Order: sequence, then C-alpha cells, then structure tokens
Amino acid sequence: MKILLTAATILEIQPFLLHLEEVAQKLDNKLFSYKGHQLEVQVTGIGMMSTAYQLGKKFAVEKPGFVIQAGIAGCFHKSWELGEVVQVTVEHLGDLGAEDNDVIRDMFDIGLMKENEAPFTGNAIVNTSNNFFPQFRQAKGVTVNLVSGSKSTIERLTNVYAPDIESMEGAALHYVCNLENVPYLQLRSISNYVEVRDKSKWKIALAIKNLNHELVNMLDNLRLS
Ligand SMILES: O=C(O)c1cccc(C(=O)CC[C@H]2O[C@@H](n3cnc4c(=O)[nH]cnc43)[C@H](O)[C@@H]2O)c1
Repeated sequence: MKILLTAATILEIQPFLLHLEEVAQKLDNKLFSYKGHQLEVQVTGIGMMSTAYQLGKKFAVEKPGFVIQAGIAGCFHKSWELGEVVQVTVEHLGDLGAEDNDVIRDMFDIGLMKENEAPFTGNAIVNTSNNFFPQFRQAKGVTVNLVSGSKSTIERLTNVYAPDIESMEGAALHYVCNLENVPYLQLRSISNYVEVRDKSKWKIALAIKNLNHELVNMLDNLRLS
C-alpha cells in the first residue's frame, strides 16, 4: 500500500524522518519503502489553502491507499494534557462565513453551503474510515485561518461546534479525502491550550516528541505484506 504522510511543517515530523532514514529504504527524496509498503512524505505548508492544493495535486497523479496528517494543535480543554496525541475524527470550518454586525454566521447559516451535502455530515466533515486506532482518544476538531486568541472567538467556537482541538489544516484533509474516498487519519499532538495568546505556555517540543513517538510506533507495527 502507498501511505502518504503529510504535515504542515517539516519540523513537526523531523524526528520521524530521521527514524525513517535509518530503518527504511530510501527510493527518492520523499519516498521510502518499508515492510513492503511505500511511504511518501509531503510537507503541505500551513493552512487549509495550501493543504488542499498539495493534496489535490498529489491525488491527481496517484491516489494513496491511506493518508496520515500529523501535526500539533491547540486544545479547548485544560483537563487534556499538553503533549497528548489524539485522533481528530470530526472537523468543522471555524471561520468561513459572514459577519452580521456582532454575530458571525457560518456558510450553512447563510445558505451558501448545504448541510449533509458531500463531504459534510450535517455541518461537519466526519472521518468514517478510522476506527483502527483505539490507542488514541477521538477528538472533534475545528479548523481556522486565524488562530483563536480572544474570549469572544473561543466562546463562539465552543458554543457552535463544541470542539476539542483547533488546527489550521485538519478540515482540508477531511474535505479532500472524503470527496476522493481515500481513508485517512488526522493525528494531532496538543502543543497549547486555545486561550488568549501566551506563547510562553506552549509545549511545542513535547508535542512534537510525542507525535513522532506515535508515528514511529505506527511504522514499526506496520504488518508485513
Ligand atoms: O505565534 C503564534 O501566535 C502562533 C499561533 C498559532 C500557531 C503557531 C505556530 O507556529 C504553529 C502553527 C501550526 O500549528 C498548529 N496549531 C498549533 N496550535 C494551534 C492552535 O491553537 N490553533 C490553531 N492551530 C494550531 C496549526 O495547525 C499550524 O499548522 C504560532
């Protein structure tokens, strides 16, 4: 099977790439062979636009058998530990819509998108393909262009979507893979809480360490074909 591993930045998957260089056969710059599978690595850039573009470009040439999007993320719950790795199974578009004076209306509210029209289930983009990873807690995601850092935005997202996790790329993965019928896993490691911005509290190194530990585990557990 061809597995595509995507990340917004190379930093997020660097330790895994170093491991791959040691254990796998390198076929070219971004393509590895391991235990009879091919693993391709793609760095998409930050945000939904570049992620959707890069995935679409890749799928137009050859659809992979499975996609893993690995990255760090913010968490809405202080009771979830920084560094925990979760699988995001449901996604929402957090800031696509219209301002109506003090109220923000999403695309479904204003009738420019239809609930339950592919790739949406209701107003969410649901991954129905990943019941294979019981080791990770399942989380609901919201994807934004503008990282949330004010009480009013956090309150709005919480009230409307009840998310656990915030990222800048997750919904693009779900959107493309659902429409293209490609199974996928969105793996996110919690680097920070979604709160009024205080970067000194972020634990990016810990989140990347744990994320890559899980990626290495998954690779080592790949079945021989
Ligand atoms: O310097 C900042 O203010 C800042 C704010 C948000 C993210 C960054 C990054 O350098 C990482 C962007 C990258 O990480 C994901 N991420 C991590 N935490 C969050 C979050 O709380 N909300 C949204 N995205 C987050 C995101 O997917 C990006 O790929 C710097």
